[in-house]
Amino acid sequence: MDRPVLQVALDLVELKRAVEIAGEALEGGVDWLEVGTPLIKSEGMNAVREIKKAYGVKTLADMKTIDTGSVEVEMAAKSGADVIIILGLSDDSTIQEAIRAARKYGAEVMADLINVPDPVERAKELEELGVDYINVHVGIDQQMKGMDPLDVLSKVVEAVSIPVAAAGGLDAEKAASCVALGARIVIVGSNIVKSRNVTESARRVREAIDEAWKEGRKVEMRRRSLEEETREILLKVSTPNISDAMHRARAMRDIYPIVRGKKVVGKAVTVSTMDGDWAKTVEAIDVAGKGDVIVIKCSGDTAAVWGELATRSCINKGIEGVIIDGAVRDVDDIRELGYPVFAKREVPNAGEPKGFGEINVKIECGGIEVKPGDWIVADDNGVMVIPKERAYEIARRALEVKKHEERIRGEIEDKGRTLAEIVELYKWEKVQ
Ligand SMILES: O=C([C@H](O)CO)[C@H](O)[C@H](O)COP(=O)(O)O
Repeated sequence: MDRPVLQVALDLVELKRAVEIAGEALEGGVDWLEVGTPLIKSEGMNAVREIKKAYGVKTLADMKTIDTGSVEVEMAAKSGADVIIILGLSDDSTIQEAIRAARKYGAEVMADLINVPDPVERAKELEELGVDYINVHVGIDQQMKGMDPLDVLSKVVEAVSIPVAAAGGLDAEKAASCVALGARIVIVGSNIVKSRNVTESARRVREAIDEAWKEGRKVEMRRRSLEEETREILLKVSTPNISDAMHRARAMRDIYPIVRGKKVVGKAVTVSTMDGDWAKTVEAIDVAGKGDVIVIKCSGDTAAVWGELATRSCINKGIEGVIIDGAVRDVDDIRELGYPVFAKREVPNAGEPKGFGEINVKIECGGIEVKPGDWIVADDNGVMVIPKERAYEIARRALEVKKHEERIRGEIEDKGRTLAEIVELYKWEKVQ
């Protein structure tokens, strides 16, 4: 049996970069080149032509066809595609038409199971209809919600006898697990094409899948909880990454780090209190646990609701940091302790502990709504709030932003290019 195929999905929008990245990926041991859907949408069939012409290796066109199977397969095959990817969700007649056209032009058809309600049953039907490959695929937006192709892969592999591909957020480790579960083709997009060193990233996947194939490795399916994964990812990304991932959302207004160079990641314990009334803010330290962030909204900022002793108590409890839409004092001590406190104002005077206000209610801090349990990420750029319902998704999207920037940073530093050149800025300006 041949070793598993490594296919790179060129999910970019600039053709020149895609051609260059394809070359780097081939050097790292990639076998097949997939012209990704975003590239096809931005550059049309010319992208298929150029990629095929540049390298001559097996080229796939990810058309994601849902209708007019014959027309779309014909245009991709005539442009040089050896395999055309169509949607398994399509009507059977579309699949049959696609297969007829593929046979006529000497191409093959891969059916993508993205969004198919019963992947195992549909895979059997697609095999019966005559497709050449099945692709167990979790789309990029679905990955952001925590879906994983590994969840259903082995069942599909057992159900059909044609080669099964796996795609959707694969890195070297997951790609190896896919091979161990019976995938014959491993499709990797962002973890190769967005990395700073494409050749090296491709090589890592190549080695991992070859090793899994040789060893007939058993897969360990332990998955961390979404909360564990969310924290781990948020520790890797910056607040600018998060803002971009949230469609350029704003950080809290007028809240600044008292101690620079610190990063805070954790779930909010909220406090609503009056200007200078430090009773609830200090009580919140007993409510909060390890890994939480205390977020305080004061009615004013003329007297401090926070200081050195409260800070020391937080350190004892493993609380990640404190965000105050109000005033803080003892800032010299807090700086010495190196504890991340973010606040609106620094003052020497404290207020009185009167006990007005509440803990763990919805507040507005720095002009942004914060609910108990929302995720807070703060660094020198500012304080971002991530609604708890979308925390994992936004963390994953922020990681994609970071990866994308890493690749661009590499092109600026290593190849001496400018940002405008790399992202073809003028071409993407809005048409008036
Ligand atoms: O098909 C894909 C997606 O729908 C965008 O067009 C990707 O090529 C596929 O998911 C592989 O990319 P990664 O998930 O980034 O590895």
